[in-house]
Amino acid sequence: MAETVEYEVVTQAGAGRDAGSGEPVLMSARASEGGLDAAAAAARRLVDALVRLGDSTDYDTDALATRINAIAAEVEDALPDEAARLVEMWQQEGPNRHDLVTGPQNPIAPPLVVHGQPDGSVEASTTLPIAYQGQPRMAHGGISALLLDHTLGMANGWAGRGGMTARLTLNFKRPVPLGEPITIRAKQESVDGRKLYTQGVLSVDGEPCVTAEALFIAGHLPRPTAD
Ligand SMILES: CCCCC/C=C\C/C=C\C/C=C\C/C=C\CCCC(=O)SCCNC(=O)CCNC(=O)[C@H](O)C(C)(C)COP(=O)(O)OP(=O)(O)OC[C@H]1O[C@@H](n2cnc3c(N)ncnc32)[C@H](O)[C@@H]1OP(=O)(O)O
Repeated sequence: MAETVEYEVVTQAGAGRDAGSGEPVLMSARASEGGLDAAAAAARRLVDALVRLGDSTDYDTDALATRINAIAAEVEDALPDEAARLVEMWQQEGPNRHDLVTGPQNPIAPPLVVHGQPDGSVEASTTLPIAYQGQPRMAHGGISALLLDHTLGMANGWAGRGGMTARLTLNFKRPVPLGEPITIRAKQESVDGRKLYTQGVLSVDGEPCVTAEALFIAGHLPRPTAD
């Protein structure tokens, strides 16, 4: 059995709700206009362009690959020690800047923007580009699952106690279109010891597309340390 610990950030998120400002509170990290956030946004833009490009183009894709590889090599030369980077990733107490769903520093994050609501639920939104396509013009179901799992996890944090997903049940009612704003609402419905029961729905234009019910077990893996 892996050791699990409670994150303080979860308590803080809950405390944000309990403060009862009556206004939604931004839980995901706000993207900066420059720096690494801007570089990640540029990488997202490049991925989108590559997926839309296709083979019929006259554009010199061999030269393109060479240029992209040159940029990747330049960045690789500047990388910090991997263990130190992991510590840095996990030392922050506020919104997570690197995660694959909401992180402005992660090029594969859509990114999802999440607000904690005064009623204890969370509301998340994003618009998915074609890189996430499953069926024609529709999001891959695994992406919907990812977004729901993460939003339910953040709902637990907002409710004051977060955990790891033990069971996730999804009901795909309608395909999720790409290129249209999607909304995910989620709420921790009940707690039984370490068992956290959380539900959510992904909607487009007010129509439920995917519903989710999950069991989380309170606690997280320990944060990496500098040992
Ligand atoms: C104001 C601004 C604030 C800003 C703050 C911003 C954010 C903060 C908020 C949120 C935090 C951020 C992000 C969170 C987002 C997303 C979360 C993502 C979650 C994941 O992506 S996570 C990865 C996938 N997940 C796994 O990788 C789990 C693999 N798994 C395990 O690591 C273990 O399996 C574990 C730990 C789950 C349990 O292990 P364990 O040893 O701790 O506990 P144990 O097994 O004893 O179970 C205890 C009781 O749960 C029952 N139970 C367990 N599993 C069950 C099942 N499946 N079905 C039915 N019952 C089950 C048992 O039957 C027992 O029940 P009983 O007590 O009655 O006997």
